[in-house]
Amino acid sequence: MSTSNAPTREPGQTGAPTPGESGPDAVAPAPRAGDGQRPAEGTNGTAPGNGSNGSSTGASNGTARGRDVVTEQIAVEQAHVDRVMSELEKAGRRADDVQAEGLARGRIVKSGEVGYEEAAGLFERDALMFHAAKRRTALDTQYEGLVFGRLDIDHTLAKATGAAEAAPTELAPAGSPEREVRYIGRLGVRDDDYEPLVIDWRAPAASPFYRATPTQPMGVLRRRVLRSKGATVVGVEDDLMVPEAPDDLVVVGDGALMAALTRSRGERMRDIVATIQAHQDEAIRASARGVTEITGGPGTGKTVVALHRAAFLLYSDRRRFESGGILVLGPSGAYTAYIERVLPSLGEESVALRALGDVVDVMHTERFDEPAVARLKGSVGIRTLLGAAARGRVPGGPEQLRVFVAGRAVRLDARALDRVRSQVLRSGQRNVSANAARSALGEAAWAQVGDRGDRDARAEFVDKWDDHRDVDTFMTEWWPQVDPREVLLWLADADLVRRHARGSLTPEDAGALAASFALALETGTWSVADVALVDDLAARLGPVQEEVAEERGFYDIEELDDLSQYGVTEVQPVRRDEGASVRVTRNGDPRDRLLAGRIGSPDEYAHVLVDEAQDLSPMQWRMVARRGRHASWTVVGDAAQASWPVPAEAAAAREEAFGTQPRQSFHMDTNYRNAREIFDYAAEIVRRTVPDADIPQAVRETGIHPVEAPLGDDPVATVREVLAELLTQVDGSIAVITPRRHAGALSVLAGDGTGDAAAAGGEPVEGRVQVVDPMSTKGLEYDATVVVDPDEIVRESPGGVRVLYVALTRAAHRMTVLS
Ligand SMILES: Nc1ncnc2c1ncn2[C@@H]1O[C@H](COP(=O)(O)OP(=O)(O)OP(=O)(O)O)[C@@H](O)[C@H]1O
Repeated sequence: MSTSNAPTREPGQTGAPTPGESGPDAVAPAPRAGDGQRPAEGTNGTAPGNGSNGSSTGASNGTARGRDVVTEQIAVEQAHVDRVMSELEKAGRRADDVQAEGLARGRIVKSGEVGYEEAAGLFERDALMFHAAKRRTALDTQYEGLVFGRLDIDHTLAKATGAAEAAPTELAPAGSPEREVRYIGRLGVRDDDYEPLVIDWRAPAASPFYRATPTQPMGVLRRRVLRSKGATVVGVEDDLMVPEAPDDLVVVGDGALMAALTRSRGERMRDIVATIQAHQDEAIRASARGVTEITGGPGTGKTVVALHRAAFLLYSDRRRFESGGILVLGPSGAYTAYIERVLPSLGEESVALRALGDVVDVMHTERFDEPAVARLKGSVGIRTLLGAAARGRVPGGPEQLRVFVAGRAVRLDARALDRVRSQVLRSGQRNVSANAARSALGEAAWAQVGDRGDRDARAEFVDKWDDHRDVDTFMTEWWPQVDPREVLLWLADADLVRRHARGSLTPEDAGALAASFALALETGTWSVADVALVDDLAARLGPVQEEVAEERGFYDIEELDDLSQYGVTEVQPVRRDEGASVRVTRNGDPRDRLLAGRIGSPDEYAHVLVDEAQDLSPMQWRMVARRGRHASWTVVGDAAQASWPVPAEAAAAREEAFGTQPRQSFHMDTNYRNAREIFDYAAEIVRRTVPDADIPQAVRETGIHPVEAPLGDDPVATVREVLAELLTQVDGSIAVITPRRHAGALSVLAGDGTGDAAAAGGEPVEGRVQVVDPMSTKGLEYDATVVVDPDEIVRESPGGVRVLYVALTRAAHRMTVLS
């Protein structure tokens, strides 16, 4: 039995047991020093066993003896961490030597060139250690401890409880071969004898750390979470998996999960590798095949679980996922900035993070259209317009061809040219069909001027046609390489939109669309919805043939020079700054900003992870599908938070993206983010409009209810006053979530709190106050929020009350709603 009077807890008390196992987690121990949450923020929930266990003392208010025991236990763990660090250092030096030697040999072999073959020939262990050593510094200095977990295992227990039976009466004594200690960390480390010092959290041997429960202990007696700053252990938190701890095992702490949840939120999401819950672990380690769907309400850990899943996939099949690539797609740049540290903290750097406004290379935008326009652009109905524009005439291009070839006068009018264009585009993409178009035009010309049966004359005509300079000149204007973004800009012309839409749009909608493209031309910025349209057009037009265009341009100039010797008075050079060939970028010009860079073929990935999937429009699903044609998928979402208003149409596009791949789904039903008081407030509001919303159970109770107050006549003064108080109440980030109507005025408040107290975990939060629109808060969270003018948020948002629901579920600890 535990001989210590250190704080002890009942078996399996994790702070937040898996729902359904020990009931929802109405667990809220008192905040503890170093948790970052100020004592005034105190939680008032009761932990099962915390207090019900007569011997419990609690680490923060424990006796001197209790503190001694914690200190002793920390020292024990520190000794192991020190050993790991010194092993890594040794390995690092050794790996550097081997690498240097390998490179040197490579140089000799490759006569002057740096070759990596020798380095790649490191035998496996050294290669592993090499990478481990390289990653160590980053993991150790930037994140929370390389080694974060320890399992004390009794293999007799594992054998006896294979069928979930009660623990055997006799546990193996300390030091017996049945007993094993396993350390779990962000990566695996072995000693000189190849014995594991730390097991990578993703390895099968680490799985009991996440899966063991008192009813299925999987051989685990005690699970311990180590809390560290860099390489220094600063705390331990234990969970006991058997009714009573063996004599040699001390059990301390209040539960790692609660400690993690009550901490302040910084600017970046943290990994949860030390406190992954069993139901989350199932989703993380689920098969890589097919489509994995993760659903659940706000704050249920869907995003963080999906990111750990990405790290797990890289670990389990590195060859496939590192070379094939993993794409993580989120709603906004703010979101990608928020999550960008999670994967590196798990030792993974090779994942592509993109926001919906950044999916097409060279386009980067955060601007949203008005809801009505966004809806037009997101719906597949827009494809009629895009198809017609992609197949249509190039505005400003020649309307007839007049040319003298092989002694014959050719004259093709607009209708003849249209016929040829349609015929060619029926079987090929525009940008790769210039040669086919020229030949088809030659056929049409011959049909007009030649004798059908005269094969020789035809051959001569075709020969001349193929080399004819006037035909060259005509082709550059009639069939230029077309950048998909230019096609979209053609649509700033409302008449053209109406003509191409062929009744698929009302005149008002056509006008609104054209106006949105005119706005792009005026501001030099695309909207997020435009990106999917450009991608659709790019697929229709085919890749711009840059090299060919440049080469031809070069010859064009030579030939034009030549021509001038023959008395040609006027030449029409290719418009180089507008055409697809050499683009001159003048930063000040909005049009040039819109067309900067060159769009290539879409990158394809082996795995695509889509977060906030409920927000993707059908056109965005099609865009993402082009990147995942051979991919497996992880798709994360919550319908009740949707901003896309026509879910059925999006569902169809999404099904098309997934094809017939097998599906598996996981549902998360515990809210780890919001204090229960805050979440109840939000849930009550969403239920009124969305009765079938997926409502999770909030795990933490604080006793602090959201505050409602009037916005008043001077919103800036009101919000400033609220902020002044919140800045003293929470340590981390604060967001003022405002509809557009007040955004301009309130923006003066952004950055307040600069240089203020550091957020917990020692992370400074630069300018703690952000002023954000509701859509940009998707996927994010803050210590506190001020939600401004909720009615207006509902009115202005494409998703109405669902977007308000997003705004109301961003705060971890405190929320003020100003109506
Ligand atoms: N096992 C865990 N241990 C510690 N923290 C956790 C755990 N699971 C989730 N969290 C925390 O809960 C918060 C919410 O997680 P996350 O943002 O992934 O939720 P979500 O379901 O994607 O939310 P939303 O749908 O509202 O965007 C984060 O701070 C996350 O770190």
